[in-house]
Amino acid sequence: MADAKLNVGFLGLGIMGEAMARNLLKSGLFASVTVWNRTLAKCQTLVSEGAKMAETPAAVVSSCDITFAMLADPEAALAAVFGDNGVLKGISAGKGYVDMSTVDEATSTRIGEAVTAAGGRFVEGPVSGSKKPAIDGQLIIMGAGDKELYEQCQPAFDVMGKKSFYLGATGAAARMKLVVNMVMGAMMGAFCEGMALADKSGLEQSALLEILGLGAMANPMFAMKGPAIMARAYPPAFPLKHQQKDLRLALALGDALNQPLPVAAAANESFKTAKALGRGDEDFTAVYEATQK
Ligand SMILES: NC(=O)C1=CN([C@@H]2O[C@H](COP(=O)(O)OP(=O)(O)OC[C@H]3O[C@@H](n4cnc5c(N)ncnc54)[C@H](OP(=O)(O)O)[C@@H]3O)[C@@H](O)[C@H]2O)C=CC1
Ligand SMILES: O=CCCC(=O)O
Repeated sequence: MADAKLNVGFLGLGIMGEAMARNLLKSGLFASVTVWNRTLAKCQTLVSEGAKMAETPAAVVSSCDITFAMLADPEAALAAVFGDNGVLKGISAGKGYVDMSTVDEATSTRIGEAVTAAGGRFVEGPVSGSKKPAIDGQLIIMGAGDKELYEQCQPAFDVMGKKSFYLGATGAAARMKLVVNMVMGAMMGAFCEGMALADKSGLEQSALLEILGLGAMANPMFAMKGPAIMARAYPPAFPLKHQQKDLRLALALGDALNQPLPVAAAANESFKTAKALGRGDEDFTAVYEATQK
């Protein structure tokens, strides 16, 4: 990819997409980086840094060799592809489409089949790592689908992430990402309950954090998010509405496979409660507020 100086596109400039597209732009590996966002005004910052802008997903795809997407949820991913002036209107033989959004397997498969039927190539590439890893180019990328396209994207993945995994046929990366985020949501739910119980029982939350941090449960997420919970301030890195979407999709996967997931189901209820409290656009740490009702 790097040698040929391809033209690449990027759809979706939210918390993650803007940082990822910026890293592609800054790398200098590509002849051009063309961006699109549903709210077009959000393209302006990257345009001022050297990106091109297109007014529709179709216009991005038709002017690029490979287009990446980082969109909110299945509805957004499908709208960008199947909507008026969507990706399908710009796809032609050999073009690559790489959807890095966190979606379920059925959504990814539907997109992959449509792109392939139009002569294009498809990879799903959801990521672990949040706002800061996206800015730092330190994401963990889970890839599946067209192996040749995955390999062609390796220089781009190396710019956006610290490690990428090829997991097999389309659907495998979508499933892996949902499993990973199901574990994360359950961990965050349990952590917030522990913080709430510590507080209510007269213990210092800072002491709980330190004790957890010294033992076998030490992990970067508790260390990083604990102080925000203590301050009850939740500027979004990973919006709570997206964590709840991931739990919902993971539970649907469990239902389809008859896999009991009682812990994740309980965590999902806490995230639903926090969302109903109006915390959906805050960081997923705001699930702590569900413990304070
Ligand atoms: N934030 C994080 O830490 C991580 C997020 N993810 C996943 O990455 C994806 C993006 O997350 P993030 O950047 O945080 O989300 P944001 O909410 O910040 O951005 C969402 C993006 O999707 C666009 N969008 C929403 N609905 C539609 C629609 N119907 N049609 C077209 N575009 C739409 C938004 O456009 P507009 O600006 O117009 O609203 C925006 O560009 C999600 O799938 C999320 O689960 C994965 C790893 C980490
Ligand atoms: O999907 C979001 C994941 C956030 C993270 O991995 O820290």
